[in-house]
Amino acid sequence: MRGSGTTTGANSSAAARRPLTRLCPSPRSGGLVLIKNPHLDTMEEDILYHLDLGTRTHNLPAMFGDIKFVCVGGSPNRMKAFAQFMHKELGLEGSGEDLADICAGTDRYAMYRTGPVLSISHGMGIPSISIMLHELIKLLHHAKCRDVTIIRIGTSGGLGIEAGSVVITDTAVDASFQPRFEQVVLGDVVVRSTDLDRDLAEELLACSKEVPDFPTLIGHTMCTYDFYEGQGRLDGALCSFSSEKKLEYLKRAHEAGVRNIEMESTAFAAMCGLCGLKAAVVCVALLDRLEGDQIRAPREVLREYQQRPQRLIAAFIRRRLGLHPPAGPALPSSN
Ligand SMILES: O=P(O)(O)O[C@H]1O[C@H](CO)[C@@H](O)[C@H]1O
Ligand SMILES: O=c1cc[nH]c(=O)[nH]1
Repeated sequence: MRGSGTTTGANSSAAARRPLTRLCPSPRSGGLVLIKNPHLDTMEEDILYHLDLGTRTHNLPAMFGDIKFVCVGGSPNRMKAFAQFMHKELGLEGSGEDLADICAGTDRYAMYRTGPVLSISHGMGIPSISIMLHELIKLLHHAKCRDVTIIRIGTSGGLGIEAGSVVITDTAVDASFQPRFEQVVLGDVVVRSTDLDRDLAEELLACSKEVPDFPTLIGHTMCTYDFYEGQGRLDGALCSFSSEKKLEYLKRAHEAGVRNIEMESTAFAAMCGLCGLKAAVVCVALLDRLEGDQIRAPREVLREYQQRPQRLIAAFIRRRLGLHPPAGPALPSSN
């Protein structure tokens, strides 16, 4: 059901669902990013407010037209470290330490580019990633980018897997284990599909053989609106359920195929899918939620865990670009 949407009248008891055909991507995009908004064509200027970029103030095709890989993740420091790491992995000139934040004029998001790779932070949760993605997707469109692959590299809570395992998402599901992203638009609930690119997930799994020092697997990723009660944690400021109910819920999630839990994947999958971007979600598990709620691993261990998705994606990008692995073990810096 990729590319389709249904609305549920939030105020109607009949809750009729009807297809939103205007949201279907054209199969003939020629690798360009698809923007599903007729109003954009009527605007003389588009200000990408939260990125501190715009179509009048910046030459977006010159700045970004050759971007082929976009990597996103919650933390600005992680995404800076990833850009610096990629700089080295691509064998580009200089140390990469001096890469500038393209969005320095705003402190909402941070963005770095090195070679054909763009690295951007998105903050925590669906509202934050959704704003960033609206502006990023328009940026790629204005820049006339073609054949872009976009990957979220994040952290998550594992479900029945060893801490430090990396999960490549096949399907992003909501907190009811359904492959859907629901958003209220003009008072109606719009339901969008959360399919991700299966071939890309398999390609990433194949690349994981190049980084064999941690387990990598494919599974469903559950996306929630909250880190605490929303993920069945007993340790928030509020908790309205027993530890038995929590475990029963997490076990049901595991039986439904969920292997990790985070807070952005459904919105990411839905928005990228509708706009014709090949997308993947690759997150490391910081703990096994069947064993506890608090993240107890030492900071050094957590830093090394965060580098795992970055190393896998570096292997993938190098392979796509036909580059050989660099000599010696390379690691992202410790952000
Ligand atoms: O590690 P990142 O990418 O920030 O994402 C995960 O970490 C945050 C919670 O700690 C949530 O945003 C969740 O999705
Ligand atoms: O348990 C976790 C860990 C990281 N991110 C989440 O959303 N949940």
